[in-house]
Amino acid sequence: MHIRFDQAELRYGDRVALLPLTLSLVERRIGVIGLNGSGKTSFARLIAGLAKPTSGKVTLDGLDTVADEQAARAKTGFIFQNPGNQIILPNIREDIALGPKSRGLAAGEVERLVDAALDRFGIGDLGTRRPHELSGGELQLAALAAVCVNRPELVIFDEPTNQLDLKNRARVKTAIEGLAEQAVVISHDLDLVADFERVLVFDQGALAFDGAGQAAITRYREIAGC
Ligand SMILES: Nc1ncnc2c1ncn2[C@@H]1O[C@H](COP(=O)(O)OP(=O)(O)OP(=O)(O)O)[C@@H](O)[C@H]1O
Repeated sequence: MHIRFDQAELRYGDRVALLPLTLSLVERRIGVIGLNGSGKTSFARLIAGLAKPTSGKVTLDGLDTVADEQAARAKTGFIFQNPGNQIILPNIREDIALGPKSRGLAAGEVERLVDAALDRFGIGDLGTRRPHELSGGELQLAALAAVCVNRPELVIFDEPTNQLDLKNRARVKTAIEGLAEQAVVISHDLDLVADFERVLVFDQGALAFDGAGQAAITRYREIAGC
């Protein structure tokens, strides 16, 4: 998918979250790194249509995230920093079924899609669990299944390995690596994006570097001074 920022800016009152940005992205794996408050989540929310640019525009394959809001939003799925909060139904199966049901699919087809989504991320045994009965890594995978069942072209992850132990981190990393969909990954876990084709470094609301993973990490270390 072609993600395009055209002088897109995001402000909250007087506070600038993202300075006017012009950018074109087509890579399969796009990393986003930078200090706290540098604008990473703001950038991702603009892509997903969760925030509207205060000026300029953002388009996905030419669809404007404001003028063509519904069609543009259908192209993306967002895994939030605390994925437990986005699982809203009592158990994982019901939550994954929500999207297919809202598309008016027959019950048998919904069940088939839910099974396929659970299997795809290796969590077939977790379908009847409640969200609070899952580990952080399992929650990431459950949220990912619930997002991917709606067939987005792009999945956006906001710090997917935050607070995960090494085992869960490896599980989530593998799931992201194996994803057929395009992915934008915001992360403070630099190893996660080190091999990505393209990594953006944000600093104080501006794009400070745009290039391959290792070079981006070097630039980020310079900005952080460590
Ligand atoms: N809803 C909001 N209202 C006011 N200011 C906001 C809001 N959301 C973000 N900001 C501000 O915009 C700036 C960028 O925030 P953003 O969340 O995009 O940063 P970030 O790089 O994702 O940070 P972190 O790594 O801490 O998640 C920050 O100064 C933040 O305080």
